[in-house]
Formats: sequence, C-alpha cells, structure tokens
Amino acid sequence: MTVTSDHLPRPPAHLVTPGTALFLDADGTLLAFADDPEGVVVPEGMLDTLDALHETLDGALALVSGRAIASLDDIFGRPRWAAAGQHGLERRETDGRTVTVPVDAAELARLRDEVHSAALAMPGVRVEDKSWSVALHCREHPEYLGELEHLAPAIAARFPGFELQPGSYVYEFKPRGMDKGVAVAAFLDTPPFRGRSPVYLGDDLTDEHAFSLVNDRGGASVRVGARTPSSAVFTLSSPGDVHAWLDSVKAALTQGAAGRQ
Ligand SMILES: O=P(O)(O)OC[C@H]1O[C@H](O[C@H]2O[C@H](CO)[C@@H](O)[C@H](O)[C@H]2O)[C@H](O)[C@@H](O)[C@@H]1O
Repeated sequence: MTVTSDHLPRPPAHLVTPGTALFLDADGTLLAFADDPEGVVVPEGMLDTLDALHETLDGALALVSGRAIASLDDIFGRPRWAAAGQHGLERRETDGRTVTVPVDAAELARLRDEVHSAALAMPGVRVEDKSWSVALHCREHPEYLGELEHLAPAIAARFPGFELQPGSYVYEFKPRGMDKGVAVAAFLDTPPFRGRSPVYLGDDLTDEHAFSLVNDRGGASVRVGARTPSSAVFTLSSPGDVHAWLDSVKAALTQGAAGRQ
C-alpha cells in the first residue's frame, strides 16, 4: 500500500464492492480546478468509467457538490444520476424526485445584495449566485483571501438564517443546518443506497461533514489532495489519481463479476 506523508494509506481497489454506495464530490475530486467555475472539464474517459460504476452499483452512485444540480447536469450531462447540490440544499433521488430545503427568500435577497456590494470593492472577485446560496470566489485574485477571511464571517454574522462554508478560494453563504453529511445520510435512507456501505471521495472542508458521517456508518472516507487535518481514512493525490483509481475499481468489479459467473 502506498502511504502518503501524513500517513493516510491509498484505498485498495476492492474498497468498492457491488454492495457499496459511492458518493463523489465534484470540484477538486472528479474535476481539476479552473479559474472560472464554468471552465471545468470532465477528463476524457471519466464518464465511461462513471457510467460503468453507476450500472454495476445498480444506480447507487451520487454526486455530492457545493454546485447547483443544474450546474452538475451541465458539466456531467447525466440528469438521471442521484445528486446533492448546494451542499445538500437540493437532493435528487434516483427516481428523479428532487427534495429541497425551505429558505427565507427575503433574507437570501438581502444577503445577495450585500455579497454583490462587497464584491464591487474587490475587482476580480467573482460572485456565484446559486438558488439557495451565494459564493464569493477569489482563485484569480488570492490577494483578497486575507480580506475575505475577515469580511465573510462579518457578513454571515448579520444573517442568522445562514452560515459560512469556507472552501478552496471560496467563501459560501448557505442556509443553516444542511451539509454534505446530512445529504449523504438522507441518501442512505432511500433506495438504492439503503443497506449499502458508503464510500465517499472529497477534497475540501465541506467534505469533512460527509467523511465523519461515513466513518460513523462503518464506511470509508477518501481525501483527495493533502489538506490537513482531515478525518478521512484513505487518500488519493489529485483528480487524475481519482480517475486512475476509479478505473482500477471498475476493473476489479468486472473481474469479480466474471469470477462469480
Ligand atoms: O463540493 P464541490 O463539488 O467540490 O464544489 C465546491 C465548489 O466548487 C466550485 O468552486 C470551486 O471550483 C471552481 C472551478 O474549479 C474554482 O474556480 C473555485 O475556486 C473552487 O472553489 C463551485 O463554483 C462552487 O459553487 C462549489 O461550491
């Protein structure tokens, strides 16, 4: 087993079995980062791999992202897959039903105005306006990170129904009480995920909620990259490494199926 410098092992390909529920974060896990959130590219061959896994797992594969589900559909073109968007504020089940969390529209509108005004004073900082949440991105202007570190919590403090979710060069404001762990738990209560052992891959702070949940449920958490501290139990180095690993999972599952025939 390859061991990284922080002593987390690489997950074996047989971590995923036909009885697994596979949860995959998007940016930083399946997708390499891009300056513009709309500029990400699905690596060649990845959709074939994911389609094969989706079939072998009888649909128990879900994208779990901070992005809106509409954005995931634009990127992956798989509107039939289960997906949690905006950190679980919207969750699409495999029957196509989408469950959303109620949001105080008036408070969200005030928050949006404030976030847009704040961005005006930081040229180049992008505002990503999603239906239930809003994000301030500074990947292209990391010089604003220090300012945002103070400004974002100050804005969040004025909106009691919302909470701050920091991420990779981003501060997101989202309605209180929902996170990726809650979203994964909800999936595990519904078919085809129910009764399966969860495996979760993610790279960012927002994925830690899901890591804790799957660890508690006897599953396995895989951190992508080297961010520490993390409660994940395995690690992969990059989205490219994730792709290679998913290919090895697919091969192991195919071999196992052939062996059972
Ligand atoms: O939960 P995820 O799927 O990892 O989504 C987290 C956020 O991802 C996107 O932002 C991140 O990726 C962008 C594209 O590579 C990058 O420009 C940005 O700096 C990153 O923070 C997305 O735009 C957000 O809505 C997601 O919440």
